[in-house]
Amino acid sequence: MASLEDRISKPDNSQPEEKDTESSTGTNVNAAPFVPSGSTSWADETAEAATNSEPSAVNAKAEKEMSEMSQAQTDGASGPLGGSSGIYDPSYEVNVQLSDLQANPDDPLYSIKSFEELGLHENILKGIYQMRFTKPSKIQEKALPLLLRNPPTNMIGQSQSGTGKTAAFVLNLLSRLDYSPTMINTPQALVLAPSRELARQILGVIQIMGSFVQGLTAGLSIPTDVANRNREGLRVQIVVGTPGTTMDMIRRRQLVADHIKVLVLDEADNMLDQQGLGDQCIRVKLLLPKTIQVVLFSATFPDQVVEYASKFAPNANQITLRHEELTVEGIKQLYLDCPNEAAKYDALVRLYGLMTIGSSIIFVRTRETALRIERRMNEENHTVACLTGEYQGAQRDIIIDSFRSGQSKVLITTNVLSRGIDVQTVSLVVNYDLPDDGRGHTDPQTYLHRIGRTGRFGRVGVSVSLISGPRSYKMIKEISDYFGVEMESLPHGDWDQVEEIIKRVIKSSRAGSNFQTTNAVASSSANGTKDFSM
Ligand SMILES: Nc1ncnc2c1ncn2[C@@H]1O[C@H](COP(=O)(O)OP(=O)(O)OP(=O)(O)O)[C@@H](O)[C@H]1O
Repeated sequence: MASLEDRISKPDNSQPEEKDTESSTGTNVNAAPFVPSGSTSWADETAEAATNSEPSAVNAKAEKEMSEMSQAQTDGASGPLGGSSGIYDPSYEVNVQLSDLQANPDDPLYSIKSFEELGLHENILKGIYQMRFTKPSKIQEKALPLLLRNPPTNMIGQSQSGTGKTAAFVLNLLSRLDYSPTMINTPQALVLAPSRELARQILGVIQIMGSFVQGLTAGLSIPTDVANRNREGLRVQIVVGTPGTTMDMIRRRQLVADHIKVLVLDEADNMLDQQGLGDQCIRVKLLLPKTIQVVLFSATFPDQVVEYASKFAPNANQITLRHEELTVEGIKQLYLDCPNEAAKYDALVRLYGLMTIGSSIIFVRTRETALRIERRMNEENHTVACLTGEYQGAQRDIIIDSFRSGQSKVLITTNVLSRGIDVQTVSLVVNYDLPDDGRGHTDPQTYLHRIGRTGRFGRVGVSVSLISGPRSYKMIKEISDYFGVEMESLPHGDWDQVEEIIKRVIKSSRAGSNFQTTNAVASSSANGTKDFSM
């Protein structure tokens, strides 16, 4: 067995899911499920919407509660997880910017249609209003008609980070379930995600979007404590889980998969590419009925995964992007050339004041580095939290929920949180170490997902990559080349200027390649490196 030391010094990028060999059941999000609205599936019921759409007494109460909640929560910080808005609410800026962006045909948030035109049930539309979404993003507008079409067709969908892929697949799920009383406890849809945090977040979105859907039940299949285990199994319509635990539960018949009709892999390239998860996802799929609709979503589909994804989701409708289209305009990408490794820590401490303007995530390569930096910063009175794969379920939930709610504002983590996590207040992402693929090669996809934790749905954000020495310089150059993106060098040593540059972006309503931070940004860094201008 690996010693603790071995375990914490391991890069976290290859094992987002906790290794919990025993299966565990999830939570039913609707402890008191809503009364089912009819005996047929909603997909067939649209014409009857007018008669079935009146909220029940239960729903009226839920509507009121959800309405209050929606004032503060439109991101992944859904009901039970605690909201993140309200601590730092950039809604004015975002509204102004959103209407501009959604009117710009070149922007990923652009769309010509309204949600009302997408053929969704009235009660699902109410969930969308609850989320305070006014118009669909490009991926939602393009994907939804294809996803909803009958007979169901597989889909491989790609769009930039933070552009609303979750809602696209959740709306499809909600539209496809059979809500008849006999099916209320029958698993009909399965969503797999690479981490427990992402699975919980997706469940939160289902819960809010589906809050007016009568009869909806959903739950989690993620590793959890023995005390929480429910021997009866997971008897809900939508199951969201991590692949290992889900596979275990299906095998033990704690999750009866006979009636599953939709399988979604979120962060699909990661789920199919990784040795462990890829294998588990294939096994899960083999345990499901042959006729399922397979939906794969991610911001990245590297070439080596595309072919394989097409086999996993045969004859899929595909919405894909080129590398050069992947970066989000709202994220200003900066790098700071540090004279040596020790100077990286000093830079982090210098940046701390900026990190707490909104919320920030610091990505490191190994658990050991995460713990070391956490300890040192806390000792020096810079309050930071840390979440890595080393922590167990309940502990991880407390840490991420505290970050979502704004109680903790700076989170040090590994690649375990590089994908999917949606906390709108994150305005700064620091790459303390640049991501590699574990075999010594630069990993541009993980870089993109990491920086995508900021700049969510039209918001602005900053990423700062700390580099030191020729290897990390080469890595940042490769990333810059891969995405065809301009990165600016921060002047090392002139902290006032660094602060001004970053503050200016965070506090602006625009960032990205068209946004000039300042003319004073050094065109060459301390080590004589040049800005990357592609
Ligand atoms: N049509 C919309 N209008 C306004 N906000 C939206 C809309 N669709 C999604 N959002 C919000 O945008 C944010 C990002 O959405 P989501 O997490 O689904 O992005 P994503 O594309 O899955 O990103 P990633 O690739 O990082 O996983 C969320 O806070 C979500 O509530």
